[in-house]
Amino acid sequence: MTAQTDVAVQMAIELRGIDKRFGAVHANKNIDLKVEKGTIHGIVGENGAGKSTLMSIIYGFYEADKGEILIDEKVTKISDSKVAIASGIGMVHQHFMLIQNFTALENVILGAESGMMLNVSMEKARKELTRLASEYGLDVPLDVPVEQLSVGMQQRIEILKALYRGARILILDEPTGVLTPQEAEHLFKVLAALKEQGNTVIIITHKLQEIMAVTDNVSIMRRGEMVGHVKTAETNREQLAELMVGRKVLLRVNKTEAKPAGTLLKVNNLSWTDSAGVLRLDNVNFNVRAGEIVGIAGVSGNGQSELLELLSGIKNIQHGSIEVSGKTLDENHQLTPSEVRDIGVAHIPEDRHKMGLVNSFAADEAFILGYHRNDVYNAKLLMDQAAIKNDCAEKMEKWDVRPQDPKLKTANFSGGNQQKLVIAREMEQSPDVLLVGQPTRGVDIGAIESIHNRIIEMRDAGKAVLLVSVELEEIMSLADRILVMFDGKIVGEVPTDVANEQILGLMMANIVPDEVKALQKEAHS
Ligand SMILES: Nc1ncnc2c1ncn2[C@@H]1O[C@H](COP(=O)(O)OP(=O)(O)OP(=O)(O)O)[C@@H](O)[C@H]1O
Repeated sequence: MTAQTDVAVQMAIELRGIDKRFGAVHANKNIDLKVEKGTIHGIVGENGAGKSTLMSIIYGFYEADKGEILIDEKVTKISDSKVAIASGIGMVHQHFMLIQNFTALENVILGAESGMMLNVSMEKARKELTRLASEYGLDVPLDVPVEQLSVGMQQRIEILKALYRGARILILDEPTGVLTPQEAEHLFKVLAALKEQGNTVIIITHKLQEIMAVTDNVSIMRRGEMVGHVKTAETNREQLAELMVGRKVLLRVNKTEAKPAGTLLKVNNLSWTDSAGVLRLDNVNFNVRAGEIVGIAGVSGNGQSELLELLSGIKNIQHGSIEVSGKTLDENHQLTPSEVRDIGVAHIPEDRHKMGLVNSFAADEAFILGYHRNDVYNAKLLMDQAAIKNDCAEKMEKWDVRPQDPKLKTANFSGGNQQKLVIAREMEQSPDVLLVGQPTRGVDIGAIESIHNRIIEMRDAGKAVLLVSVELEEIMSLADRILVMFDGKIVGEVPTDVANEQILGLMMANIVPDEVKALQKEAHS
């Protein structure tokens, strides 16, 4: 590891002794950091290490208890985000801050201009945005409500918004968590163009291959401390993982051959049309046997979410049927989500904020969501608060949720720890069928290792696991069989020994390669 260089390079940002506590949580401990101008600087660290807090301090969202911030080598007191923006800092959060029914243009101009000048400003903004878009590869339709745009497009609008406000230092918190591989690839080109023009980028990500591919320097945080700074060219994924977690991390999944038994979940001719009349699922058929993990690969938005929601009882069945735990569910025989849980199906939803958690609940309350009727949580007429808290504390320790405080509000856990809460809750029910959507989104490398091991343990205990993930590496390393979805259809099954990123990538775009066609023919003959 090299110390950060002190030769006369210009620093875009320097932090000296930044310290921040939230009650008992010491989120940032005496942090020093230097970010060179015109570079892409990665920040890595386990969930809850303090990365987002540190970036929020730079962006004026939180004020540090102690320490100094230097922007362009001048001490700057960043009392709020307005000061940060005026100092040339822009931030793209994990969860976008756009107003969904406003257009890109309206979102960009919002807060920047008002009143009589609005029309003039609109036209000025349009011109400027068109210029920025072509300079950095950030093309977006400016006049369409953002809710109609893909996540990747919405992210581009966030970047444009920051640049429009004069950002020269751009902070991106987990920018690829919700992007498809193609969108991520495009984002990296945008970042390279920004750097080329002398801008500075700070990127927080758990994906070490991204750090290796796009950054110049990396800083590593662990439990609130800055534990190292390295030049990307002088490190590798294994070293970064070890620095982050404080122990060696296996970057591959270790699993034995599956020994599947009887079918536990069967989907027959399932079709589903949304309220706008769009066919989201088109005659889907597959089964999942006890003791196997079936992976569904696909670019998000191709029916995977609807499939999980139908299987978990959130959406009503319209056509076709689902056979699970000895029951056949169809148009006339529907179950509510809680009845689906009662027959042994657990669901880890794709979006923990919309479906997995209630942000204002304490962790122990979040931990019994959907399972609050279980005997262990109830004492006569009232809920047994002590039992609920103790049970949560026990599971938090087992799943290494940090901080281990059952009374902390769900919103105040870091993203990855919120995910661990949901996963622990669902897996601890020991269901027969486990529906898993994007289990490791925003989760650090040590936790990914443990979540993957738990999924394999469930499989080996004879459970049926249906895994939906946009991470091809995750699908390829966990699944025993891989199905690919495109436009609401299963376009094919790829045996795991044949699957690679190229084949799956093609099928995700509805191009079935010859080798897979041959296998499909063989299977049908
Ligand atoms: N507003 C808050 N109130 C109380 N605790 C908080 C608050 N914000 C963050 N924390 C705590 O501070 C610690 C650092 O959280 P932070 O979000 O900075 O971590 P992170 O490294 O960004 O994690 P992740 O990778 O999971 O997003 C965590 O223990 C978190 O629970």
